[in-house]
Amino acid sequence: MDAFVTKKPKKRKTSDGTADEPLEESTDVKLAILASLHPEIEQEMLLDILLAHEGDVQATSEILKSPSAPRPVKKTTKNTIAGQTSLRSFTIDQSSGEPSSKKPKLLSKKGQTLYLYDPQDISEHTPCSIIHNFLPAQEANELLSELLEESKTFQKASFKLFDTIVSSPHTSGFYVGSQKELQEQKDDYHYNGGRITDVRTLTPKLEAVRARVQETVNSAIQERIRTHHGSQKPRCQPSEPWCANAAFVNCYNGPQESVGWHTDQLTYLGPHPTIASFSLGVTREFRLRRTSSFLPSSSDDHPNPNLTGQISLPLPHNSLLIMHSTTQEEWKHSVSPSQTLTPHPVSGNTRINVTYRHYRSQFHPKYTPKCHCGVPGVLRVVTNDAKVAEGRERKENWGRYFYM
Ligand SMILES: O=C(O)CCC(=O)C(=O)O
Ligand SMILES: [Fe+2]
Repeated sequence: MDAFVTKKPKKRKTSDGTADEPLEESTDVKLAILASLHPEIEQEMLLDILLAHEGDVQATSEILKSPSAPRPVKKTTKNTIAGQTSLRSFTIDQSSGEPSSKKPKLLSKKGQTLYLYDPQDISEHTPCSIIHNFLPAQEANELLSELLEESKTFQKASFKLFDTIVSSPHTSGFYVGSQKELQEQKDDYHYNGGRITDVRTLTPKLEAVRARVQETVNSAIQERIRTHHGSQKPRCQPSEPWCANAAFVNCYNGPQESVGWHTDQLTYLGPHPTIASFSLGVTREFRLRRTSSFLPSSSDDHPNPNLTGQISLPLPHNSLLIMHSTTQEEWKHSVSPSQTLTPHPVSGNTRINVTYRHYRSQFHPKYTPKCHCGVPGVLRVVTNDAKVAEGRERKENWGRYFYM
């Protein structure tokens, strides 16, 4: 763990034992660092340049900063966030000529972005569901105003990697339900090898919304089991009710603030978590990219994630996005920088996002295995398709969880 956080990544043998290769996680982590240092550059471009520099983050970053270097193409973001009514209106039933009620094939191709807005489309084509206008309008505006005030004291999350301090390209605050939980967070919980020192208790408004979110999410989980799993709860999904006992509040102050491609840490949530993400203020694009298709939960609609593009969900003020089980295992998500936004009447160009999470008692830090250096491990899952395609990861390891 120590080595992972502070030094160059260790090497390991390939499956045929002939050559050493960096650990698989390092490329994702390196990309996350580069994305945070150069948020204006497309991920694929970053990867190309990183590969051209044999995985050297520092050299890649230097090249990107250098004025004499060939300038990579800037992200081509649209002036306004695209919207559309429903995919179903684009699929015609051949026999009747009427819009088809059948589930259309996923239209997203590698290199392209599919914009989804309609809740039914989102539920069919992504691991998420969405509820627009979740709170009464006045309550949503009051929560937004309260959190804009709170966000004045938020910090950029920062962590140390390969002797470089990396900070996230937005600010955030962390909230729990009680003083006891707050103290536990300070004493026992680790994040990327460090601790969150600024832990707060939920404000009265966050607390009130938490109760409604919790009720809605538990119904949505049951609904998804009915619609997507033939009324049988998948074994991997937690069986206890979902409890929103922690909340990260993110603040994106202006169009360039963002969060790069990532999955949320499973260490304290456990496998197949549900995360509820409530958006307030200016609309931003939440992007999803499928990274795995080998897990049993994957459907035939997504035969090869490398051949599908990203899906963008514009998240408007007062919308509740529920990231269901498999979102963290089989997909990555991001909030991309954007060139122009349509200002929100209360917050202007600022977006507030609250992710309510269930820190499960079975995954309390007292159960987290520690590295020999004393630092608690991080719960990860094996789901990288590229590795299996290249023969660097065995297919039977698919879906296995391990502490790193
Ligand atoms: O702002 C968002 O919509 C996403 C935030 C997120 O991914 C996170 O907090 O992990
Ligand atoms: Fe996230």
